[in-house]
Amino acid sequence: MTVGTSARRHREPTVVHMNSSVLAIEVEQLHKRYRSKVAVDDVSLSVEQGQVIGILGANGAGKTTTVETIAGLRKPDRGTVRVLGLDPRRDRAKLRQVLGVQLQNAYLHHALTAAELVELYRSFYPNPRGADETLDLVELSEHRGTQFEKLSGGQQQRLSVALALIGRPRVVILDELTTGLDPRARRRMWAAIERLRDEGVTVVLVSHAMDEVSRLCDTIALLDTGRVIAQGAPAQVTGEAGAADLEEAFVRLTGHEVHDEMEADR
Ligand SMILES: Nc1ncnc2c1ncn2[C@@H]1O[C@H](COP(=O)(O)OP(=O)(O)OP(=O)(O)O)[C@@H](O)[C@H]1O
Repeated sequence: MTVGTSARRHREPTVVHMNSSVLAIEVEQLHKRYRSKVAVDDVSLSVEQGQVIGILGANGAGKTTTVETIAGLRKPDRGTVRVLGLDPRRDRAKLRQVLGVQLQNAYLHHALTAAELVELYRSFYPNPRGADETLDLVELSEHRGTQFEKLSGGQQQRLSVALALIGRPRVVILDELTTGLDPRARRRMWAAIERLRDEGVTVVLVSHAMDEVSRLCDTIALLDTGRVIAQGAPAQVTGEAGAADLEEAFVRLTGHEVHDEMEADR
């Protein structure tokens, strides 16, 4: 995503203009309502290949709706989405080969073991990561024989991230990457994201954790009631909000406390 756009709080649709860089994700004027509730209101954003973008906002701001629409899992009422040039709904089969998705509350077969789930997901891709490598990535090797339903919440979370990465995707969407993880597991997950970025993978991170976002994200889009109210590099958004850090910028721009949002997630 281009830096150079301002952090701002306004009600106009926001478009980030790119130069010559190759775009991994382009979203234009995305609009989605559920009955009378407008969840996403003319969101436009673009992400360059190899960037990590953080999607931030209070509970109900429209983050999950936005990323699930990017993943082709929800149908927009208006607007266009392209992921590596593909239309997520029309080009579903092709998209599945290049996109990895870890969603909030993803359903996985509870009776299968970690190793069985890894094998199942490996079978979906032509050139998947090795099973051992995948389990090791999220430090679950010793739990390979444990059924999903018997893993702890944090272990389930780590496994769902690993499954999103198994097909060596070019674009990854991670919704609440580290919510519920202990500090060591969080750091391990952050290192995995940094490795992905080094490999040129584009990462979309939905997060309420400002330390995580500040550390990992090249750019952020801050949503409020379905609209982008600020975007740019974390330091830029922070500076333009006149804040000392990203957490303070979040509070100033949205009027919500970050910690309330995290509590509500748990
Ligand atoms: N399937 C649905 N049916 C009806 N309303 C929905 C549905 N999904 C989301 N909404 C509503 O749309 C709005 C945006 O929801 P969304 O889940 O996209 O927000 P979010 O920013 O991801 O929130 P959170 O941080 O709580 O996960 C909310 O008001 C939510 O209640």
